Amino acid sequence: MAITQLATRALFYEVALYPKPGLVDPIDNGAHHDMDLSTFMDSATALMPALYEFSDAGLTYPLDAPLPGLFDEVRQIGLTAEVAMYAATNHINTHKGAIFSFALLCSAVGHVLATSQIELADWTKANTDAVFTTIAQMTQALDHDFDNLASKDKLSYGEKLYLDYGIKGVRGEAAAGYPALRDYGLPFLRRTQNTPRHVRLLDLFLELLANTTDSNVIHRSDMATLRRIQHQVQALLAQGGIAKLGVEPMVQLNKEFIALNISPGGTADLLAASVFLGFLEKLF
Ligand SMILES: CC(C)(COP(=O)(O)OP(=O)(O)OC[C@H]1O[C@@H](n2cnc3c(N)ncnc32)[C@H](O[C@H]2O[C@H](COP(=O)(O)OP(=O)(O)OP(=O)(O)O)[C@@H](O)[C@H]2O)[C@@H]1O)[C@@H](O)C(=O)NCCC(=O)NCCS
Ligand SMILES: Nc1ncnc2[nH]cnc12
Repeated sequence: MAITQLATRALFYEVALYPKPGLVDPIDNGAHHDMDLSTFMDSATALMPALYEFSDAGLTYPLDAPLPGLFDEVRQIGLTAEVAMYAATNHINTHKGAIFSFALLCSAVGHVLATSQIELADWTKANTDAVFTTIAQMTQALDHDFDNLASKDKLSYGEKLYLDYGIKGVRGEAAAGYPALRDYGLPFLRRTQNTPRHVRLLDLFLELLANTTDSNVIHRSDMATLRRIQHQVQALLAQGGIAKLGVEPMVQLNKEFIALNISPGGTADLLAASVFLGFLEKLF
């Protein structure tokens, strides 16, 4: 149950953070017209049973069995979770990517707890690193999702981006063991423990946006727009980020993203995932 609570809390931290460029938060709905804060609260709450099942699958998976089998198990749970999400949101996609990432994270956390025989209270960075390795092993065969796409009738945004640009989106992140979290999100949280929480979360958001190929930004605009935004965000970080500049650059980015109709939903999920792992490592 503890894993479920931390994952749910992380999803709430994400949507409660203001101002997030182009995204839903308590003050505005960013570039969205069909959802608001309550849609996300309804969705996150509806996902709790699945979050529990993901972690339970990891805790109880046979220790010597091949890890792709655990991925097959949680993907099935993920499909049921998507149905629960759409039922709770009146058919709006709030957390489809988050379901995928939290399926991997919660089950990998469960599996690492089982294999290392520790309690959640004793979680360390080494355990977080083991989660990333576990996920990479679980998703070894994920590239097969991209087989035979040319003959498929209906393609998801991620599948279209793969055909058009060779971009692997969230599947590529997972198969590489979440480098956005491993190399940026968690190191950022580890080195900013004395920064006030709100500012820290805003700079964490910028750090992730600058270093992730967010497929949501590309599908509503193009690759050149994503790269331009990332340069802009790198420049803010190089000047000391929100901790130094104050919140105004983030308010401006929000206006700009709304005008361009872009919404970095992948970055929002990675923020929630960083916070979740940060809770485990007691970085908050
Ligand atoms: C693998 C699936 C997630 C399939 O999804 P898809 O083929 O579309 O793959 P991607 O485009 O690669 O990504 C899907 C979602 O993942 C999030 N995301 C994007 N980039 C990254 C990244 N670099 N790292 C991590 N995560 C990333 C993102 O999800 C969030 O945004 C969504 C909301 O966006 P929004 O713009 O509001 O709404 P849309 O409907 O997308 O667009 P509009 O029409 O409004 O313009 C929300 O989902 C957030 O969570 C990407 O969207 C997975 O679903 C899958 O495996 N599918 C097969 C069936 C299955 O097995 N399901 C069970 C899975 S456990
Ligand atoms: N806060 C948010 N707003 C819009 N899309 C999202 N996807 C994940 N979190 C989101």
